[in-house]
Amino acid sequence: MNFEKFIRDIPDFPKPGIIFKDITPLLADPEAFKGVIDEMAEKVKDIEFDAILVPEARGFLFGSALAYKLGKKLVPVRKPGKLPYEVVEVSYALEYGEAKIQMHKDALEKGEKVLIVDDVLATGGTIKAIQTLVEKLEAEVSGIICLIELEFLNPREKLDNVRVESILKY
Ligand SMILES: O=P(O)(O)OC[C@H]1O[C@H](OP(=O)(O)OP(=O)(O)O)[C@H](O)[C@@H]1O
Ligand SMILES: Nc1ncnc2[nH]cnc12
Repeated sequence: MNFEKFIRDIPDFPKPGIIFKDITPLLADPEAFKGVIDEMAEKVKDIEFDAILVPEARGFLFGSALAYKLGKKLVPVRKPGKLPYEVVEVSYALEYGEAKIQMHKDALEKGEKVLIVDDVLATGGTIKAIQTLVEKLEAEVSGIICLIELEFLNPREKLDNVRVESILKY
């Protein structure tokens, strides 16, 4: 299935110079959304993992559907002040700013293997930050899957030693 026609480019959002990849047309098409989740499942079928980690907010959309489909544990990674229990935290740079993310301290067991699922892989800063959180809990990232990879930002340079899969590359 050609998913590209469901991604809308919005120039200068949220800042001048950024071309924002808007996934809402894809979410609005049940066949395309299901197609993406099925293709994600296919691409990760030979990766070993116990849990799916999802960054707020757009990662939740794809990762929770994939966790349901594959019957995996789901762990939300959230912006500060949202998680109610004790957290581990890390700061990072985004294509359009600075951010912090948190995860519950007891979200992962030592040695657990995780797959990170997100909509867009841009600079790789978010995923790299999640890798740091996972390592703080002595667990391990065994794979990453995103719907969209912005290859011109070279995200893979930040993410060596881990399998990275994406469905659409720009
Ligand atoms: O590879 P990076 O440069 O880190 O960029 C990718 C991240 O940026 C976006 O999230 P954002 O922080 O804008 O949050 P949102 O999902 O709440 O919109 C996107 O959903 C990814 O998580
Ligand atoms: N260009 C972009 N479009 C959508 N989400 C993003 N996250 C980081 N960069 C992005």
